[in-house]
Amino acid sequence: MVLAQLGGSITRALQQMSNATIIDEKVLNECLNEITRALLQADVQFKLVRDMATNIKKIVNLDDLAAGHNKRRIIQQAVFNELCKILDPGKPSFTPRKGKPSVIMFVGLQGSGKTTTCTKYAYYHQKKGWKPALVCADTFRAGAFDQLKQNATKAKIPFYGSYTESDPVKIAVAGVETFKKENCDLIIVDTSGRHKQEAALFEEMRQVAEATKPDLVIFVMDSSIGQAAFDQAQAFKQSVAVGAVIVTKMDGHAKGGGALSAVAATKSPVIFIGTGEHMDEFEVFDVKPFVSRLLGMGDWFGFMDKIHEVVPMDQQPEFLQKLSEGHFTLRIMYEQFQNILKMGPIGQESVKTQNPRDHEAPSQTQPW
Ligand SMILES: Nc1nc2c(ncn2[C@@H]2O[C@H](COP(=O)(O)OP(=O)(O)OP(=O)(O)O)[C@@H](O)[C@H]2O)c(=O)[nH]1
Repeated sequence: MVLAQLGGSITRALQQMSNATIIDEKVLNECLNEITRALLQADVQFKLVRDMATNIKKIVNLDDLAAGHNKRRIIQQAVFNELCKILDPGKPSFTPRKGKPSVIMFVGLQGSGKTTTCTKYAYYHQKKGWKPALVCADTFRAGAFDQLKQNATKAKIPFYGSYTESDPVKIAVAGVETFKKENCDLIIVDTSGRHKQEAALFEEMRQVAEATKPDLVIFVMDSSIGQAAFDQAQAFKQSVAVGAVIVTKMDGHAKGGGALSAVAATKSPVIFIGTGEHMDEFEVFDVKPFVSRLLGMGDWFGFMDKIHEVVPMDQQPEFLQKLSEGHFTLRIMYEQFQNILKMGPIGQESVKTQNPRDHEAPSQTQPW
């Protein structure tokens, strides 16, 4: 995956800076130029990259840093924070609640992976005990209903669509009503794919949104879209209230930088990424672990989660109390070793790269 290359280039730039004996303006500029080049090559929008470099320079004011400050760490932290800032719009997306019906509308360009992603999203939640349902409001592409029906049947998810009705608004409304009556808590509406230029299809998307009043509109974007990502995401945002982004095909050879641009254009977070054609090749997206892994810093957030998993919460206060009182017995040490062993190889967490499939056995499930 090319995003891993981006991570490698940024890490190399930071490493080269670390090798320099003195970190001065020249070394910092060289490092930032390298990072800028790597981001542009990964198709991140030019303005975002330029703003990021300017911000880092403002934060890392070498003249003001007193002797003794670890300049390398400060620069590294600033790069980390700025990358997080690009990917984090500052507000979370709407979160559906189990047991309460929510309408989630999917929009995106033709072939972006929308229909596939609708089912992946439904399947992900179904496994967690939700009652999802799929509505095919794509009357534009012949075969769209059959594709959704086939996917839904495989995943045992109820679906709604029509071979005869040509009005997507009518289908969407009827589907949402049907599944509300059936107490489904996640009603997913798949809409027609479209190109930015197709004003009529954008209008259709607006009408479907107006009629079904979705709680969340998810923009599905193919990660290979490149520099066009910003404009296209913005065009969707201008037509409907996009509230979240899902980036697909992160397993391919796409540069992936478009994802960063889409967040900036829609001011909405990436909530999941698609990492393959299989139903379970779908991952929750979290900004900090993503950037951590991108910069080769390991997934420390995942690592901390794992610690919380293996050291039971009810034991933690007791353990801390004993430590604060200066009691550290062989038994405590033994218990802590046991906990560490439960975590498995620590390297697994800290070397995780962006693509988890680099480290995992291939999925056993069949493609759609
Ligand atoms: N490798 C890979 N392929 C994917 C992923 N998501 C979707 N695809 C594939 O992308 C192709 C297009 O996916 P669809 O779901 O049909 O796309 P769509 O956006 O619904 O298309 P329209 O209905 O024409 O708008 C299919 O071959 C999918 O299997 C992914 O995360 N990784």
